[in-house]
Amino acid sequence: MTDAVIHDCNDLVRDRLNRLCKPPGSLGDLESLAHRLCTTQQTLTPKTTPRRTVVFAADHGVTREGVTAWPSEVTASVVRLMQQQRTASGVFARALQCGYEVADVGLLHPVESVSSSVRFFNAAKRRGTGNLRCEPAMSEDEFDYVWQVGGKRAEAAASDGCHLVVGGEMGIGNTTSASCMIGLLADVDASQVVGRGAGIDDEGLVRKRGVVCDAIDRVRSLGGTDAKQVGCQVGGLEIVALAGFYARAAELGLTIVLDGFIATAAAILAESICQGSVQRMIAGHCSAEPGHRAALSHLGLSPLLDLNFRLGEATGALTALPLIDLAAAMINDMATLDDLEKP
Ligand SMILES: Cc1cc2ncn([C@H]3O[C@H](COP(=O)(O)O)[C@@H](O)[C@H]3O)c2cc1C
Ligand SMILES: O=C(O)c1cccnc1
Repeated sequence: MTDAVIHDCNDLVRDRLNRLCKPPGSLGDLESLAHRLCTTQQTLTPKTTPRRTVVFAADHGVTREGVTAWPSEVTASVVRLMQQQRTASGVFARALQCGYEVADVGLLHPVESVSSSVRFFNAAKRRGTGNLRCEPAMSEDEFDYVWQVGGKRAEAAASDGCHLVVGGEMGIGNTTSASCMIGLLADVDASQVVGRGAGIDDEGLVRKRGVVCDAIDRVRSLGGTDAKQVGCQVGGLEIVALAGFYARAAELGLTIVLDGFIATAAAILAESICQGSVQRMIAGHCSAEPGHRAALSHLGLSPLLDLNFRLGEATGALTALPLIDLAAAMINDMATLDDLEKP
């Protein structure tokens, strides 16, 4: 059975887990995780290495509405540190032997490629989105372009031999965009979905809710909530790129570990456009953003961890990787009950 690709592997996985040298079910949720991991790769011998994190970065026109505690300039500043692998996700990725690359898909302030171990892609066609409160965030052509940029990063990961990928994002203002996308595509009420993002104060939170409600009303009044239209109207360039990354990674049979609230907005977009993508996904964690759990439920996913993270960048997904490694080690390497010495 080694390396066999199995098409309907549910019974085989269950049988294998029950034959491992332990009372059936005694490794609890780690067994469910191993089961899920096998299903995502359609195999009894799942692999979690080589693996890669790709972070997509872009800016948001809606920041001019006062929906975030930080100026847009911070996006490019953080991306410069990402190039040196000195932000949280870069440090986590290095500690976990996970490849790390960053793609600019729409920074307002372009950053130079610096020579470092982090691969950096200048892939911006448009610099920043329109203000989603009152205008489309991007055109259909721009949507198609960034979707494909994401898809190409998934193809590169697959052709470099990765079995597992993590997507991350950086973009000041992107919790507002993600809230609108989740509100429209998962039909979650704006009052439940909007949170403090990167730390907006009480007054800002009220303003942010108003902006998300206005944007949702505007898009609904255009008639229909076709997923691509939702992406064009309220998407972030990095969120659409991440969705294209997930959709292509799923087609290529890679395991996808989802990060937080923003990543889940991208996952919902991917699943709405390429049905079945969710079959390759594992939810790494539940973010402190209030709408995240409802967004994950919309996809039928439950998170592995709940550690009050509210950062994004891929940090929650990366934090779940050691558990996923243990699940793989368990099903690949443990002896079975048949190996016990006979009395
Ligand atoms: C220094 C810094 C590093 C970050 N890394 C991720 N985010 C996170 O915060 C932003 C979303 O929050 P909001 O919608 O409230 O602006 C995104 O860039 C997200 O990736 C960061 C935010 C900051 C300030
Ligand atoms: O969960 C997330 O993705 C998140 C939450 C707050 C700020 N940035 C990202």
